[in-house]
Amino acid sequence: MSTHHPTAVLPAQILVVDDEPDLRTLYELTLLREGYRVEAASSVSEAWEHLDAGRFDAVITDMRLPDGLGMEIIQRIQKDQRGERCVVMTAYGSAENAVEALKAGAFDYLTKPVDLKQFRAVVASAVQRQPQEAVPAPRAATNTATSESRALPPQTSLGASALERLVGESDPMRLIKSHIAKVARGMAPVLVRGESGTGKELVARAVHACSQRSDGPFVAVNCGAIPENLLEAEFFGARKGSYTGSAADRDGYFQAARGGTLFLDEIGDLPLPMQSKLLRAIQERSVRPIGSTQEDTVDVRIVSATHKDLHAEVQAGRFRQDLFYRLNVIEISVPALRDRREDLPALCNALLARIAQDGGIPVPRLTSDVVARLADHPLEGNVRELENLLHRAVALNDGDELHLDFSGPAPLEAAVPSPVAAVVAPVRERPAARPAMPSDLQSYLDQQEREVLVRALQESGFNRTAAAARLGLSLRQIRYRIARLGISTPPGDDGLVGTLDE
Ligand SMILES: Nc1ncnc2c1ncn2[C@@H]1O[C@H](COP(=O)(O)OP(=O)(O)OP(=O)(O)O)[C@@H](O)[C@H]1O
Repeated sequence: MSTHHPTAVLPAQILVVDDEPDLRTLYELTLLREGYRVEAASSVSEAWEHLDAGRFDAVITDMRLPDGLGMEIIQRIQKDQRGERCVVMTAYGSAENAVEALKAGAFDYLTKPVDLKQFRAVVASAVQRQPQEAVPAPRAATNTATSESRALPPQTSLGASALERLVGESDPMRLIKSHIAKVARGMAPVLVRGESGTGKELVARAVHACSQRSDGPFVAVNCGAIPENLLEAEFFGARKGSYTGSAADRDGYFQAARGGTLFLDEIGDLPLPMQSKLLRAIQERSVRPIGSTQEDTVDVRIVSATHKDLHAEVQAGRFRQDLFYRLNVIEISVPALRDRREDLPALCNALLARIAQDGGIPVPRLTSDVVARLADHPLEGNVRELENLLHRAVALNDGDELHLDFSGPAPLEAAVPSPVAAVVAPVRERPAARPAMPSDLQSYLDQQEREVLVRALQESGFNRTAAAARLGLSLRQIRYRIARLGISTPPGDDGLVGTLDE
């Protein structure tokens, strides 16, 4: 099989650095068989001779070498702003080394003894070049990137528009955008931290869109919305008949995100037993669907998010330290809206434009008085609260002016019912029309839920925020349900979470 890069005339060029002759030969032969051009070195100094003489697409290096550490090669490649992507091979069980290498700028790592299937997959991913369609980098990225800018990947239009969707030109937002453009390059896990409603998911989407995986799926999972007994099947998939009601083989999120990004939202809500299983999946890069005897290799980049203080969760014994360490290789902290008030006018304009577009109405005029009143409001729910306030203001709009209504949360935000309550409520309201006893409770409940969701979506013009508010669900919960039930929404809606997106 030949794995030439589709846009390159020549196959990718790879430098292998390992002091063990047998292993070096094994790697060389494996790569040659894949169609790459390969050079090999047995030490740090020999590697530099090759690197001084030419450019490579990727460098695959062992960590321990006779005259130094593979890490030195990575660091120097970073320092010299060379384009080679580095993959480091670390001894089994030395998680620190892998994490350190990723932090130092390695593209990815492999654990020894190296599984050749994984080896081929990681190398294929490392030599894959950015989509060629380059457009000028967004202002924020160019303004703040200064010395980094040469090392930044060209922004694709997907990446640029994902960064643009992240409205805000305050210093912290600019920093975040330049950070996203930089970290998007590798495979290092990213943890996005920030209060609820600050835009963590938008950040995760931007990391995906700016990465060379942007052609692959973005699968978003709300770890807090999935019933505990379904977590394993949802994450890793299940074989037909492996548990009650599983009538066919089902892929899990890991399989669905193959070649793309798996976004684990509210990671702090994952129960401890599932944390162990997730850690294993990340370490082994493979998952075993329930009822299967076979492991599925996974090729996903993990971005997670939390509004919780995970350090404190670790201290309290509610979050595994080793998993935290694995997920938190790169941290992006999204500031609360109160710490970037200067973004308010731009955010209001962008949100009003979105609300108007969703509702098919002209964009209401934003007065400085409205912005000033919003700026005086605590906005503890951050951009999401701002969005809700503007939704209500648009609904109360009398044509000339936007009327702000700070009188309280949207009626249903206060009460978040259990998943079942939302489904059975309509049935309870009509006791006279008792339906026949269902022969398959799960499909019956799914059908009920689907009808309620579709109705709420239709009645809110397919605005999921509004539909969620009507049903007492969070946006996350409604997205999860929409994706789970495979409800399609019209183009223009910003996509289904749980399946692939954008
Ligand atoms: N910088 C921003 N520019 C434009 N819209 C934003 C921005 N930040 C957040 N939003 C909007 O605010 C809402 C909440 O954002 P998002 O879901 O990304 O927040 P979150 O931090 O992931 O929230 P949670 O912690 O509750 O999951 C979304 O509708 C999103 O589009």
